[in-house]
Amino acid sequence: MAYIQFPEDFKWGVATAAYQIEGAVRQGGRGPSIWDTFSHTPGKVLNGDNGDVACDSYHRYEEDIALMKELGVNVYRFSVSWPRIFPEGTGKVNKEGLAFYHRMVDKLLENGIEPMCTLYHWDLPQVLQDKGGWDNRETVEAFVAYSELIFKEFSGKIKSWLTINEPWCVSFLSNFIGAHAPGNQDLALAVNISHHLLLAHGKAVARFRDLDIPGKIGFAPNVTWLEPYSRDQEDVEACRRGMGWMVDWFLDPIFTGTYPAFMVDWFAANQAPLQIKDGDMEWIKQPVDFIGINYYESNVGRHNPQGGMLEVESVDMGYKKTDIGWFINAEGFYNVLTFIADKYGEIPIYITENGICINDGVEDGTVNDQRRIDYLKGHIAAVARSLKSGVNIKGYITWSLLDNFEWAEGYSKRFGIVHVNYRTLERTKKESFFWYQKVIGNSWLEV
Ligand SMILES: OC[C@@H]1[C@@H](O)[C@H](O)[C@@H](O)c2[nH]c(CCc3ccccc3)c[n+]21
Repeated sequence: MAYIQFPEDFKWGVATAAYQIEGAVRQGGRGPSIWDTFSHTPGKVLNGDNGDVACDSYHRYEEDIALMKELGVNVYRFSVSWPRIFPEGTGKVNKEGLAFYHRMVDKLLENGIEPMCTLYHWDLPQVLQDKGGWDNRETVEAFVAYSELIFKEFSGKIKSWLTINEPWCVSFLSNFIGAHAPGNQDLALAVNISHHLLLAHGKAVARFRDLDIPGKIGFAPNVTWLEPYSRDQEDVEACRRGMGWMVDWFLDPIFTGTYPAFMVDWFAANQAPLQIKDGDMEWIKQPVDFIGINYYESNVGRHNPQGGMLEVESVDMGYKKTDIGWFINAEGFYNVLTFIADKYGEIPIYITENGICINDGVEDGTVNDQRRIDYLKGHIAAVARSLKSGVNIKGYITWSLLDNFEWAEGYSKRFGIVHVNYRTLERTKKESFFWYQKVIGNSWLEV
């Protein structure tokens, strides 16, 4: 049996997000978010599920941290619920909300677990949405004010920061495809929102620097790999557009100060012109200390004039699929990580999300999720391959510690290494928990 040894200082972690695990949506002074509204709107979430209770981690965080301690993680990536801090989005601060995150962060530090804080993981205060949401530049300023408060409040306790989780999901999945809150279907709106999200990110990074907060800051784009079905120029260009939409559109502005011209033109040709104001790109291109990469699946793509806005379609090559229907292809993980390193250089990378939907239930007190172990093994091996190829990866954080509220799929889709019984809220460690515990303990992978 061969072993892949990870670097001495390589970090291992687990990730969650506030709306997906906390519950207690009307407790502790929290105000409503767009996901409260969306999940309570009939037809938006499978089975009419919502995050009202979720995993009840608002009350059970100590139990969750005990699981992390047993697992042996160095890092816990969580998100702060903006409407738990500013119930109206701006203005009056909810002290109970701050106190909750202080209790949680203090418990992590007591257990030798480093908190990695995502400031925005999709739960925009509804009051701000009522004023136009991310389409309104005032929301950019509100995000900076919210970020500043959290920076100051947790300075010295939290030293790893992510501004925005997956701006592609916040803009395009939520305002063009319409699958997520607030559920608009307007490409021009989504393009404008994507620009405002990058502006919010850049201004928050600038404020972080101005305040001289100790620690490092980045953001967490979701990425994919689209392998051309053939070397026909049409297929190659179609895949370039697919990657350009999800990867280059968000990384180019931060690392080069410009949007990829081929995508600007493509959006303009689809009646979605990019509107940039003087000075915007200067804000956006604030240097970051690291990138958080969220990767789940890759596809083989080919040109199809009827293939939606980008005229690209996914080709089923017979890869195994997850229980949410995504293709399993660890090679694509290696390909996109080396693509990012080749294009954007030595910037440190944390894998801030990688995991799989496997819906196995509890049998005789355990969950035999061997398919999740196989997926994690293949993808952590791809991380090792990327490291060997010179990609500057500093850590791997799996999604997720717990089964949780999987957005429009509700509770039907399980990504956790710990099973949650949503009736009793009982946590059950899956086989993948014990497998990952061993990987972390040795910081090596048997291959
Ligand atoms: O879908 C699993 C996880 C979510 O639970 C996380 O909150 C979110 O950060 C996240 N992003 C992705 C990849 C992008 C995506 C998200 C949701 C639906 C389709 C694609 C997968 N996931």
